[in-house]
Amino acid sequence: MKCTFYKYQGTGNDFIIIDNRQQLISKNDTKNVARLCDRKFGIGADGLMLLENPEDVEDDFKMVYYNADGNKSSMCGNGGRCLVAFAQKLGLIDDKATFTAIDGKHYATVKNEIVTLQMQDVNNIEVYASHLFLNTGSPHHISMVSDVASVDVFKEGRAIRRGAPYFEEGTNVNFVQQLAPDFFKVRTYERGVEDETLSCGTGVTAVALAMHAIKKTALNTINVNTPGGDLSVSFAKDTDGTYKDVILSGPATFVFKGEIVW
Ligand SMILES: N[C@H](CCC[C@H](N)C(=O)O)C(=O)O
Repeated sequence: MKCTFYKYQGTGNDFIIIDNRQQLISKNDTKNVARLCDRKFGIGADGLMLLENPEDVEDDFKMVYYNADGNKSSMCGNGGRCLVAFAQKLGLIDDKATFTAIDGKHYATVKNEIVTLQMQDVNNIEVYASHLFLNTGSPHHISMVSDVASVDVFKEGRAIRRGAPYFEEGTNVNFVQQLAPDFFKVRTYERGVEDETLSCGTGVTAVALAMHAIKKTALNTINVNTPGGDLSVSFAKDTDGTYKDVILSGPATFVFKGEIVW
């Protein structure tokens, strides 16, 4: 069997994308997904996405996302942005998209490789003495640090990801340093990749909302630098404290395409 794959990256968070509207790929083949994402034995990627036919008539397509370990996962912000860019390349959309992912409906716009993606509303941010925890479609633990460059993200992130109260289910772990009222630097250990990635969209979104919630910033548009580039997050806060109109924005770029033969 043959199938064309596309490689995309969004601020260095990289993905294999397959147009699965013809149902070429079986959705339970985790071993195959892990092999394709392997950087030595496969194509190499932080995750794999299938673009599928929409189930809702309002939608342009459906997003199915797997982590590099082959397991189907929760929402991926950078992956979602790349999938929108891919849908435009296929001619499925013009400059706007509506799609459903595992966490619900998303609206997006795309212009000159900049994709803005609406994320889910967030109404629960847990604030602890040494960290914060919230879910922006995926779970995120956030630790503030004074010098993010000197953090051993692999070692410290891995310990938190596997430790209490997360254990096997796990969480993604973000380390954040504030550089200016509206500017933060973030590094993320990603569950399912089990390593630091160059950027994590749901993580960056979580950091922006968390920093606003604990009053590190009063601004509603936050710029975030990751090792793979810059993203921005804008949002509004409802009177009941819910963060809504949460928009993640940044580049999503086609890298190459190829053929999988098996
Ligand atoms: N890279 C992703 C996060 C993937 C989520 C995944 N690592 C998990 O929670 O299992 C992003 O841009 O949001």
